[in-house]
Amino acid sequence: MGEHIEPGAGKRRLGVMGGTFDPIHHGHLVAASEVAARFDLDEVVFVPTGQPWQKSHQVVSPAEDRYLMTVIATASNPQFSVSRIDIDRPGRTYTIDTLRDLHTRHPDAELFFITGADALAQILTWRDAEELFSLAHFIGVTRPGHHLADPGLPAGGVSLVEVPALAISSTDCRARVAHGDPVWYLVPDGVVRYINKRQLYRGAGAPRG
Ligand SMILES: Nc1ncnc2c1ncn2[C@@H]1O[C@H](COP(=O)(O)OP(=O)(O)OP(=O)(O)O)[C@@H](O)[C@H]1O
Ligand SMILES: O=C(O)c1ccc[n+]([C@@H]2O[C@H](COP(=O)([O-])O)[C@@H](O)[C@H]2O)c1
Repeated sequence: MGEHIEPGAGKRRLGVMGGTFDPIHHGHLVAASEVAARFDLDEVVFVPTGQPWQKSHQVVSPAEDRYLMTVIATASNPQFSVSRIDIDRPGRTYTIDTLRDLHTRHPDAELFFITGADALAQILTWRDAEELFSLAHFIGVTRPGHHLADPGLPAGGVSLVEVPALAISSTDCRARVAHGDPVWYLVPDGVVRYINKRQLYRGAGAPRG
Protein backbone atom coordinates (compact mmCIF):
# COMPACT_ATOMS: atom_id res chain seq x y z
CA MET A 1 0.00 0.00 0.00
CA GLY A 2 1.29 3.50 -0.78
CA GLU A 3 4.40 2.24 -2.53
CA HIS A 4 6.69 4.75 -4.10
CA ILE A 5 7.08 4.52 -7.86
CA GLU A 6 10.51 5.35 -9.28
CA PRO A 7 10.45 8.29 -11.71
CA GLY A 8 10.59 7.28 -15.40
CA ALA A 9 13.72 8.76 -17.01
CA GLY A 10 13.06 12.36 -18.07
CA LYS A 11 9.29 11.99 -17.95
CA ARG A 12 7.16 14.70 -16.43
CA ARG A 13 4.97 13.26 -13.69
CA LEU A 14 1.47 14.66 -13.96
CA GLY A 15 -1.19 14.03 -11.34
CA VAL A 16 -4.80 14.20 -12.52
CA MET A 17 -7.48 14.87 -9.91
CA GLY A 18 -10.89 14.45 -11.53
CA GLY A 19 -14.04 15.42 -9.66
CA THR A 20 -17.38 17.12 -9.81
CA PHE A 21 -16.10 19.65 -7.26
CA ASP A 22 -19.58 20.88 -6.30
CA PRO A 23 -17.98 22.48 -4.32
CA ILE A 24 -14.25 21.68 -4.11
CA HIS A 25 -13.26 21.22 -0.43
CA HIS A 26 -10.18 20.66 1.72
CA GLY A 27 -10.51 16.86 1.43
CA HIS A 28 -9.75 17.16 -2.30
CA LEU A 29 -6.86 19.55 -1.71
CA VAL A 30 -5.23 17.49 1.03
CA ALA A 31 -5.51 14.33 -1.08
CA ALA A 32 -3.85 16.02 -4.07
CA SER A 33 -1.11 17.56 -1.94
CA GLU A 34 -0.33 14.30 -0.17
CA VAL A 35 -0.19 12.25 -3.37
CA ALA A 36 1.99 14.91 -5.06
CA ALA A 37 4.51 14.62 -2.23
CA ARG A 38 4.46 10.82 -2.02
CA PHE A 39 4.77 10.26 -5.77
CA ASP A 40 7.15 13.13 -6.61
CA LEU A 41 4.61 14.66 -8.97
CA ASP A 42 5.66 17.75 -10.92
CA GLU A 43 2.11 19.07 -11.11
CA VAL A 44 -1.46 18.12 -10.24
CA VAL A 45 -4.12 19.08 -12.76
CA PHE A 46 -7.63 19.35 -11.32
CA VAL A 47 -10.20 18.37 -13.93
CA PRO A 48 -13.80 19.33 -13.10
CA THR A 49 -16.30 17.01 -14.78
CA GLY A 50 -18.57 18.27 -17.53
CA GLN A 51 -21.57 15.95 -17.18
CA PRO A 52 -20.82 13.32 -14.49
CA TRP A 53 -22.99 10.46 -15.77
CA GLN A 54 -22.93 8.54 -12.49
CA LYS A 55 -24.46 11.62 -10.80
CA SER A 56 -27.24 12.00 -13.39
CA HIS A 57 -29.83 11.30 -10.66
CA GLN A 58 -28.90 14.55 -8.90
CA VAL A 59 -28.83 18.23 -9.85
CA VAL A 60 -25.27 19.43 -10.37
CA SER A 61 -24.24 23.13 -10.37
CA PRO A 62 -23.26 24.74 -13.69
CA ALA A 63 -19.85 23.64 -14.94
CA GLU A 64 -18.54 27.24 -15.03
CA ASP A 65 -19.30 27.70 -11.31
CA ARG A 66 -17.56 24.42 -10.44
CA TYR A 67 -14.62 25.34 -12.68
CA LEU A 68 -14.23 28.82 -11.12
CA MET A 69 -14.42 27.44 -7.55
CA THR A 70 -11.67 24.97 -8.50
CA VAL A 71 -9.51 27.78 -9.91
CA ILE A 72 -10.04 29.89 -6.76
CA ALA A 73 -9.21 26.94 -4.47
CA THR A 74 -6.00 25.97 -6.27
CA ALA A 75 -4.69 29.42 -7.32
CA SER A 76 -2.20 29.86 -4.47
CA ASN A 77 -0.40 26.54 -5.06
CA PRO A 78 2.19 26.73 -7.88
CA GLN A 79 2.03 22.93 -8.25
CA PHE A 80 -1.74 22.92 -8.90
CA SER A 81 -3.54 23.83 -12.11
CA VAL A 82 -7.06 23.41 -13.51
CA SER A 83 -8.06 22.04 -16.90
CA ARG A 84 -11.25 22.72 -18.84
CA ILE A 85 -10.92 19.60 -21.02
CA ASP A 86 -13.87 17.75 -19.46
CA ILE A 87 -16.20 20.74 -19.26
CA ASP A 88 -15.42 21.82 -22.84
CA ARG A 89 -15.98 18.30 -24.30
CA PRO A 90 -19.66 17.87 -25.25
CA GLY A 91 -21.62 14.97 -23.77
CA ARG A 92 -21.08 12.83 -20.72
CA THR A 93 -17.72 12.84 -18.99
CA TYR A 94 -15.69 9.64 -19.15
CA THR A 95 -12.22 9.35 -17.65
CA ILE A 96 -11.05 7.39 -20.69
CA ASP A 97 -11.57 10.59 -22.76
CA THR A 98 -9.88 12.73 -20.09
CA LEU A 99 -6.78 10.55 -20.12
CA ARG A 100 -6.64 10.25 -23.92
CA ASP A 101 -6.88 14.05 -24.27
CA LEU A 102 -4.21 14.62 -21.63
CA HIS A 103 -1.92 12.13 -23.39
CA THR A 104 -2.36 14.05 -26.64
CA ARG A 105 -1.58 17.35 -24.93
CA HIS A 106 1.29 16.01 -22.82
CA PRO A 107 2.81 13.17 -24.90
CA ASP A 108 5.91 12.98 -22.71
CA ALA A 109 4.11 12.90 -19.38
CA GLU A 110 3.44 9.96 -17.11
CA LEU A 111 -0.12 10.25 -15.77
CA PHE A 112 -1.28 9.47 -12.22
CA PHE A 113 -5.05 9.57 -11.75
CA ILE A 114 -5.96 10.42 -8.16
CA THR A 115 -9.29 9.25 -6.85
CA GLY A 116 -11.04 8.53 -3.55
CA ALA A 117 -11.34 4.98 -2.23
CA ASP A 118 -15.10 5.11 -2.87
CA ALA A 119 -14.63 6.02 -6.53
CA LEU A 120 -11.84 3.45 -6.97
CA ALA A 121 -14.15 0.69 -5.76
CA GLN A 122 -16.49 1.55 -8.67
CA ILE A 123 -13.83 1.84 -11.33
CA LEU A 124 -14.67 -1.43 -13.07
CA THR A 125 -18.08 0.15 -13.90
CA TRP A 126 -16.40 3.05 -15.71
CA ARG A 127 -16.36 3.20 -19.50
CA ASP A 128 -13.52 1.18 -21.13
CA ALA A 129 -12.28 0.24 -17.65
CA GLU A 130 -9.71 -2.26 -18.91
CA GLU A 131 -8.02 0.37 -21.10
CA LEU A 132 -7.85 2.97 -18.32
CA PHE A 133 -4.95 1.22 -16.66
CA SER A 134 -2.79 1.42 -19.79
CA LEU A 135 -3.14 5.22 -19.84
CA ALA A 136 -2.45 6.09 -16.21
CA HIS A 137 -1.39 4.75 -12.87
CA PHE A 138 -4.36 4.94 -10.47
CA ILE A 139 -3.94 6.16 -6.92
CA GLY A 140 -6.78 5.54 -4.49
CA VAL A 141 -6.78 7.71 -1.38
CA THR A 142 -8.50 6.95 1.89
CA ARG A 143 -11.73 8.69 2.80
CA PRO A 144 -13.35 8.50 6.22
CA GLY A 145 -16.08 5.86 6.13
CA HIS A 146 -14.71 4.20 3.00
CA HIS A 147 -12.51 1.17 3.37
CA LEU A 148 -9.64 0.43 1.04
CA ALA A 149 -10.84 -2.84 -0.42
CA ASP A 150 -9.26 -4.27 -3.55
CA PRO A 151 -12.19 -4.74 -5.94
CA GLY A 152 -10.17 -6.94 -8.32
CA LEU A 153 -8.03 -4.24 -9.88
CA PRO A 154 -5.01 -5.11 -12.05
CA ALA A 155 -1.81 -5.70 -10.08
CA GLY A 156 0.68 -2.88 -10.59
CA GLY A 157 -1.92 -0.50 -12.02
CA VAL A 158 -3.20 0.84 -8.73
CA SER A 159 -1.68 2.18 -5.51
CA LEU A 160 -3.55 2.82 -2.30
CA VAL A 161 -2.47 5.76 -0.16
CA GLU A 162 -3.58 6.82 3.28
CA VAL A 163 -4.04 10.56 3.59
CA PRO A 164 -4.88 12.47 6.79
CA ALA A 165 -8.58 11.74 7.17
CA LEU A 166 -10.83 14.69 6.51
CA ALA A 167 -14.50 13.84 6.97
CA ILE A 168 -15.61 16.43 4.42
CA SER A 169 -17.84 15.80 1.43
CA SER A 170 -19.36 18.11 -1.15
CA THR A 171 -22.75 16.65 -0.23
CA ASP A 172 -22.32 17.80 3.36
CA CYS A 173 -21.06 21.25 2.29
CA ARG A 174 -24.14 21.75 0.08
CA ALA A 175 -26.47 20.63 2.87
CA ARG A 176 -24.79 23.00 5.33
CA VAL A 177 -25.21 25.98 3.01
CA ALA A 178 -28.85 25.02 2.36
CA HIS A 179 -29.47 24.96 6.14
CA GLY A 180 -27.62 28.23 6.76
CA ASP A 181 -24.74 26.48 8.55
CA PRO A 182 -21.14 27.68 8.00
CA VAL A 183 -18.72 26.03 5.58
CA TRP A 184 -15.76 28.17 6.66
CA TYR A 185 -12.61 26.01 6.98
CA LEU A 186 -14.30 23.08 5.21
CA VAL A 187 -13.69 24.81 1.87
CA PRO A 188 -11.13 27.56 1.09
CA ASP A 189 -12.18 31.11 2.07
CA GLY A 190 -12.48 32.23 -1.56
CA VAL A 191 -14.85 29.35 -2.26
CA VAL A 192 -17.09 30.38 0.69
CA ARG A 193 -17.23 33.87 -0.80
CA TYR A 194 -17.94 32.55 -4.29
CA ILE A 195 -20.79 30.36 -2.98
CA ASN A 196 -22.30 33.43 -1.27
CA LYS A 197 -21.78 35.68 -4.28
CA ARG A 198 -23.48 33.22 -6.65
CA GLN A 199 -26.05 32.11 -4.05
CA LEU A 200 -25.22 28.46 -4.75
CA TYR A 201 -26.91 25.55 -2.91
CA ARG A 202 -29.93 27.59 -1.81
CA GLY A 203 -33.53 27.24 -2.78
CA ALA A 204 -35.54 24.83 -4.93
CA GLY A 205 -33.38 23.53 -7.86
CA ALA A 206 -30.22 23.55 -5.72
CA PRO A 207 -28.03 20.43 -5.96
CA ARG A 208 -29.02 18.05 -3.18
CA GLY A 209 -27.22 15.28 -1.40
N1 LIG B 1 -12.57 13.96 2.09
C1 LIG B 1 -12.03 13.31 1.05
N2 LIG B 1 -10.88 12.62 1.20
C2 LIG B 1 -10.34 11.95 0.15
N3 LIG B 1 -10.85 11.91 -1.12
C3 LIG B 1 -11.98 12.58 -1.33
C4 LIG B 1 -12.63 13.33 -0.28
N4 LIG B 1 -13.75 13.91 -0.80
C5 LIG B 1 -13.80 13.53 -2.10
N5 LIG B 1 -12.75 12.75 -2.44
C6 LIG B 1 -12.47 12.16 -3.76
O1 LIG B 1 -12.29 13.22 -4.68
C7 LIG B 1 -12.83 12.86 -5.98
C8 LIG B 1 -13.83 13.89 -6.45
O2 LIG B 1 -14.88 13.92 -5.52
P1 LIG B 1 -16.23 14.71 -5.70
O3 LIG B 1 -16.01 15.98 -6.45
O4 LIG B 1 -17.31 13.81 -6.17
O5 LIG B 1 -16.47 15.12 -4.16
P2 LIG B 1 -17.41 14.44 -3.10
O6 LIG B 1 -17.14 15.12 -1.80
O7 LIG B 1 -17.27 12.95 -3.15
O8 LIG B 1 -18.83 14.88 -3.70
P3 LIG B 1 -20.32 14.36 -3.37
O9 LIG B 1 -20.48 14.39 -1.88
O10 LIG B 1 -21.18 15.38 -4.08
O11 LIG B 1 -20.44 12.98 -3.97
C9 LIG B 1 -13.47 11.50 -5.80
O12 LIG B 1 -12.55 10.53 -6.26
C10 LIG B 1 -13.66 11.39 -4.30
O13 LIG B 1 -13.63 10.04 -3.85
O1 LIG C 1 -15.25 7.15 -16.87
C1 LIG C 1 -16.27 6.86 -16.22
O2 LIG C 1 -17.13 6.08 -16.65
C2 LIG C 1 -16.43 7.52 -14.84
C3 LIG C 1 -17.51 7.20 -14.00
C4 LIG C 1 -17.61 7.84 -12.75
C5 LIG C 1 -16.65 8.77 -12.36
N1 LIG C 1 -15.60 9.03 -13.20
C6 LIG C 1 -14.60 10.05 -12.83
O3 LIG C 1 -14.22 9.94 -11.47
C7 LIG C 1 -13.91 11.22 -10.95
C8 LIG C 1 -14.69 11.45 -9.68
O4 LIG C 1 -16.07 11.45 -10.03
P1 LIG C 1 -17.18 12.00 -9.03
O5 LIG C 1 -18.46 11.70 -9.78
O6 LIG C 1 -17.02 11.24 -7.76
O7 LIG C 1 -16.95 13.46 -8.85
C9 LIG C 1 -14.24 12.22 -12.06
O8 LIG C 1 -13.06 12.55 -12.76
C10 LIG C 1 -15.18 11.45 -12.95
O9 LIG C 1 -15.17 11.86 -14.33
C11 LIG C 1 -15.49 8.44 -14.40
